[in-house]
Amino acid sequence: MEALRCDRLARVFRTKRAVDDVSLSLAAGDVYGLVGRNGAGKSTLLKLIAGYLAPTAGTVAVCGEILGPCQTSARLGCLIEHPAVNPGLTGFQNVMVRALAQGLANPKAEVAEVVEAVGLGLVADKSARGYSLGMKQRLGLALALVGRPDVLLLDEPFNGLDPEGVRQVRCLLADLALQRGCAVLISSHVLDQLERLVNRYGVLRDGRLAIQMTAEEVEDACADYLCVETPETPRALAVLEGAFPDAVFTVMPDDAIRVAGLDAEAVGRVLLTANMPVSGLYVHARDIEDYFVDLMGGAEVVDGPSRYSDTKGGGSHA
Ligand SMILES: Nc1ncnc2c1ncn2[C@@H]1O[C@H](COP(=O)(O)OP(=O)(O)OP(=O)(O)O)[C@@H](O)[C@H]1O
Repeated sequence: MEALRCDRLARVFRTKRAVDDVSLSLAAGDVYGLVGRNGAGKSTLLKLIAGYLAPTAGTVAVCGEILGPCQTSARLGCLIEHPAVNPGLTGFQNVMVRALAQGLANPKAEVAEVVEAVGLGLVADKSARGYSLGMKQRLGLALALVGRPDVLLLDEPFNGLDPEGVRQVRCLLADLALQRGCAVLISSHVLDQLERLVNRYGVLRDGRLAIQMTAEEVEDACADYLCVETPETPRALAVLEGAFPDAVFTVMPDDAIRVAGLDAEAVGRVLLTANMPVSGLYVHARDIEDYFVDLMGGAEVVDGPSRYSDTKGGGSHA
């Protein structure tokens, strides 16, 4: 059964389609990274799923149960924008209030566990009024985690955390997904953290889920490759395939030849020996940030991972 499913979810603010026909699903244990420029619709999508906002169209189902507009589910834990923290209570008490509202059987033990897990142990008995931004963020995460939700919705969970906090939260989330099968939908601009955590990505662009990809597809798309440019592509390809029978060469739409795992010098030597005119020979490597910046903003969807689909299997377009 899917842990989370959104079908054709949309939200219009006056004339602005903040979320436009978004369908996605998460299985238990999935960690799904939602990326997009400022204003792409990430927070609005999370709020629709959490039941904080009513959708203009579409449905949300959590663990198979379709939720009504603005209906929340006890199986959902959310950290979206500023957590609702009572400054007059300690961190522990704040989480305890949530645990009691959920009717947990053993609230004290569970609250102690989540407070410890998010790294608030040392300040749990201090008033939340004096909490730093990072401590508030940890408290928000504890509030989301109490009750052992099956699905976690996290909007920028690394905000305000120091490097140790970022690592702690990342490890905690990975553990929840792996050990407990929690499905995590996480929106973040911190791509290098997402990269270490998620197994799937969705790119939101102007409210639409433009591209969905697995982490492997992103990794492949960002991998180093060698690019050969020549005015005689078919002949060069035949020469290269003869010289490197185990390599997989791909001819791109602009007639450039791409190959991964070969040494540029060796390729250059083979082409030279065959008297092949070469106008370009270079190693191309992309970092994930460059890659997503392109996907988030730039060209049309077809310019995304489908460019790589002949070699890598590409991404699926929602
Ligand atoms: N309550 C609202 N009323 C009107 N417009 C809204 C409202 N909430 C969001 N929007 C608009 O919807 C669009 C999507 O906003 P949203 O906050 O979901 O984007 P985001 O991807 O989370 O951005 P960021 O990365 O900056 O947090 C924006 O154009 C925003 O101005």
